[in-house]
Amino acid sequence: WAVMVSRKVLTLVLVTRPNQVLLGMKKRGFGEGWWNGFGGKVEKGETIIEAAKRELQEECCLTANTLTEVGQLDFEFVGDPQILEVHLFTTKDVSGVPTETSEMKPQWFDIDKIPFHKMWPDDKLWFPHVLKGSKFSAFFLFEGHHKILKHKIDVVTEQ
Ligand SMILES: Cc1cc(-c2ccco2)c2oc(N)nc2c1
Repeated sequence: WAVMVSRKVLTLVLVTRPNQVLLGMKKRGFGEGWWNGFGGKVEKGETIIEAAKRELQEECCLTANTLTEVGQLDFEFVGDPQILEVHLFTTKDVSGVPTETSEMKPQWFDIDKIPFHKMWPDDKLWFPHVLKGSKFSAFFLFEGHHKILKHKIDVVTEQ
């Protein structure tokens, strides 16, 4: 690359049960004050799936018995050469009880009451595809953390 572009791989897990999704209120750091799925960085020496399971455990004390990869979200920020490559998973099969940690305060939300006004602005654009069981890849160009200048969502499998 004439201009160096780097990618940082992250994970994001949505736990679902009939008519509901589990979200966590981020208590500090990136995305603080917003509801989100559970996830974070992929460390050296671990696979993306292992990282997703570890973050779910660390952030709300749940063990994912299975994970289904449903999408990849690429995020670029104006003026920042680092692209965030977020691998999105869902699971209906967890063990444990959602528990508040220093990172996240978990809460179940009815599907028709997802608090999009207190979530990353991209969520309202791709959540419907997850809820329909579609697989997709998406790109978002952000200016700061609140404004989406451009986005593209390619649905791979309509379900
Ligand atoms: C830029 C951005 C990052 C993340 C993220 C960080 C860690 C895992 O995902 C998001 O998550 C959501 N829902 N929108 C997001 C936007």
